[in-house]
Amino acid sequence: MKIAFTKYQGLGNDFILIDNRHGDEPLVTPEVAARMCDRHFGIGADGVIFALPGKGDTDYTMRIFNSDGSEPEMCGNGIRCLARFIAELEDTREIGKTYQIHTLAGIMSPRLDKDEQVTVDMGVPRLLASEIPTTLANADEKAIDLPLDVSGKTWYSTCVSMGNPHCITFVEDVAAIPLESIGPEFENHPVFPARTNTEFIEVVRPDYIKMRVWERGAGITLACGTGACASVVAGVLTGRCDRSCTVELPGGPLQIHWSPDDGHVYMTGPAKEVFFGSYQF
Ligand SMILES: N[C@@H](CCC[C@H](N)C(=O)O)C(=O)O
Repeated sequence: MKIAFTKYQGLGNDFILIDNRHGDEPLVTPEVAARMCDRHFGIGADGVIFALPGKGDTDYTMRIFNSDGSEPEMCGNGIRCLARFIAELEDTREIGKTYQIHTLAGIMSPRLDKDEQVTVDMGVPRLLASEIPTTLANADEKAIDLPLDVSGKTWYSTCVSMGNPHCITFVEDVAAIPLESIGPEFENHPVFPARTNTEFIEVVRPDYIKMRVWERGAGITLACGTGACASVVAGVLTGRCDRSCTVELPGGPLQIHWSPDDGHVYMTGPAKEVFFGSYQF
């Protein structure tokens, strides 16, 4: 069988986009998606994203499989890519065009900006331990700057859900973090029953932070949109960051704003088409 795809990237976080507008289930299985993501034997990507028909009042539904085949609730860089992909499918170049997208984390709203930028209303962060989910704090409490033992060291970590789970640790020097070895230990730590994405943050200024990420189901990536949002929320909660903050990632910068008015987090960054083709499976 052959399937048509378009490859997109948002700050080097790369995705295979599939036009799935004529069916309510993803056109490929998680196993096939993982093979498509393989950088040697497949197309190569951090995940596969499906543009499905909307549910309720929404325009479209986004489903995504990580490169290991697991299904996350949300993807920040991915939804910017999805918005550009949909605009191509609809053949619209309308700056300011906004979509309502159904995701497993609720309804998200991306807006097409100029210069290939997309701003997404990422909704309200969830902070209770039961919502992350984590057992680092009691179910009805927040997990803010709490000690977590990983790899023989105590890390003071804050947990935030942007629909998907994030564990954020502020460090002096983000470049010195041995991400490859400790990332999997955070991801699979018993206090995270649904595993977790893990961000290490160096605060350069309250309005400018550097971030490196180990993603659940994908490992080290060049950027993570939900992770950048969660990190600014964690920075505000711990008195380290302003509500408007630039997050410098290995793949480039994201602008994050946690609105004091509606409590929503807004993310602005690029999304670009790279190439298209067909995959045989
Ligand atoms: N790269 C994404 C997050 C993708 C999902 C994540 N790996 C998870 O399992 O939660 C982003 O830009 O947010």
